[in-house]
Amino acid sequence: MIRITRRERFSAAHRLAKDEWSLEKNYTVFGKCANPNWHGHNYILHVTVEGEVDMETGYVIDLSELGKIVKEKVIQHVDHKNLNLDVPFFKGVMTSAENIAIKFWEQLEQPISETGARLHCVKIQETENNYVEYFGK
Ligand SMILES: Nc1nc2c(c(=O)[nH]1)N=C([C@H](O)[C@H](O)COP(=O)(O)OP(=O)(O)OP(=O)(O)O)CN2
Ligand SMILES: [Zn+2]
Repeated sequence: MIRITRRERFSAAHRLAKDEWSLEKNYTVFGKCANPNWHGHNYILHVTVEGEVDMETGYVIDLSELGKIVKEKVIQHVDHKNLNLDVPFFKGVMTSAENIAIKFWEQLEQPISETGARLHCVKIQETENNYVEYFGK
């Protein structure tokens, strides 16, 4: 068994806030990320898959194929978008890095399994200081 990772990047706007809370409470809980005028990040996504190395190809998965899956299922939906407003799979979801990783996992698990590999980890780097890793349920 071996693990390999594909990196993709995207830029997106978001805001951390609950509509039912006052602006003051949102700032208290979410700090500057509660700014009603939105803000953005240049996110880095790492998708790690695991599996057996195919004897003929030497591949666990063709990394070009993995890149196509990640672009089709995730990147094209979020790049240069507002995560809170534009992306159906974030409807009603707080766009924290944790939830971004979970929602991306849900988008990727099935299509990756159809290649014969298994999704191992979705890592989202939101700033140069902060990242989240999700390994499924
Ligand atoms: N558990 C979480 N905490 C925070 C999240 C998150 O998604 N999950 N997100 C944010 C902000 O959206 C954003 O990431 C800014 O974070 P912050 O650490 O303040 O930004 P920097 O890395 O630039 O750090 P500085 O201290 O401003 O240099 C906040 N928390
Ligand atoms: Zn943010």
